[in-house]
Amino acid sequence: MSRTSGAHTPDTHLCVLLQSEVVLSAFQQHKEVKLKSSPADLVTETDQRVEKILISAIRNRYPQHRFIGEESVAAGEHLELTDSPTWIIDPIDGTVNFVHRFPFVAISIAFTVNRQTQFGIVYSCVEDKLFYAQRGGGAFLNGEPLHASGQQDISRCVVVTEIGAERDDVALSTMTSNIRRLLQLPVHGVRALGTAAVDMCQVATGGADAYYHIGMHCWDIAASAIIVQEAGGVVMDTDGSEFDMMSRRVIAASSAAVADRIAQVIQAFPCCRDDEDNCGCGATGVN
Ligand SMILES: O=P([O-])([O-])O[C@@H]1[C@H](O)[C@H](O)[C@@H](O)[C@H](O)[C@H]1O
Ligand SMILES: [Mg+2]
Ligand SMILES: [Mg+2]
Repeated sequence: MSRTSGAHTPDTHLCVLLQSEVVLSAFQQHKEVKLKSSPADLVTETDQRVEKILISAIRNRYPQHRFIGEESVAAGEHLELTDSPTWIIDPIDGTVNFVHRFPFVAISIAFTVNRQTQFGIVYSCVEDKLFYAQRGGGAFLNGEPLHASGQQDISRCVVVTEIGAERDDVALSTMTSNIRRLLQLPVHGVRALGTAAVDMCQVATGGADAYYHIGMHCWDIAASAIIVQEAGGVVMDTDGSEFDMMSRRVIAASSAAVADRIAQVIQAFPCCRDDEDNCGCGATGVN
């Protein structure tokens, strides 16, 4: 691993586990909350602190590597995924949960080379669950191999999704009508944990059969996408095209049949790509 990608995953695991202590010790405390793109897009001092510590620890070891971090981008840093080795970091995925002490929060880190994810780590801090996958090496939860359910029949699926921070009419009506369309198929159930990264990892465990989301960012799903793929699942765009972590649309599923069916049923609302500052669609861009 270290020779091909220049990054050593056990070090990264350690870094993530150490930062989870910071998240957990702040979890029960009162937090100062600031708003970002909408009244439901929150940030705390802990999000910023964890991201800074992670970036500085990794940069110390790999000074040539690049970073895409949620809170650095929110602070104005340009978001660009290049061929260079790049770490994509969400210091707390599930900040709304974190603020409310709803017990699903994760640290998510993906590492890319030539724009291809080499490994992904999602640590669900309160549950003490470390999801991990390396390209071609399988997916694991706390060291045990993960396998997607392989379910082919949409009417027997549990589908996970998120109502994100968007509060405009078009986004809200599209999100609610998508849920309604799936329930009418019918599916067995629709769920949301409040962290895209952990939601998507449920597909890797087989506990859920599919996940879809419109409007999330690359740092929310970069790590969990490789975890789903390495667990034997399928990841694609909601329009049925190839997965593009910058498109802000994703379907992760137990099989191509289920992913295709969801792509046929749901609709997307406009949102600017993560790597395009102002695409002119009229919707919100990055943060
Ligand atoms: O802001 P954050 O808590 O890192 O990430 C958010 C969470 O993943 C949430 O579940 C999802 O609905 C939002 O779209 C994300 O932005
Ligand atoms: Mg997030
Ligand atoms: Mg976050």
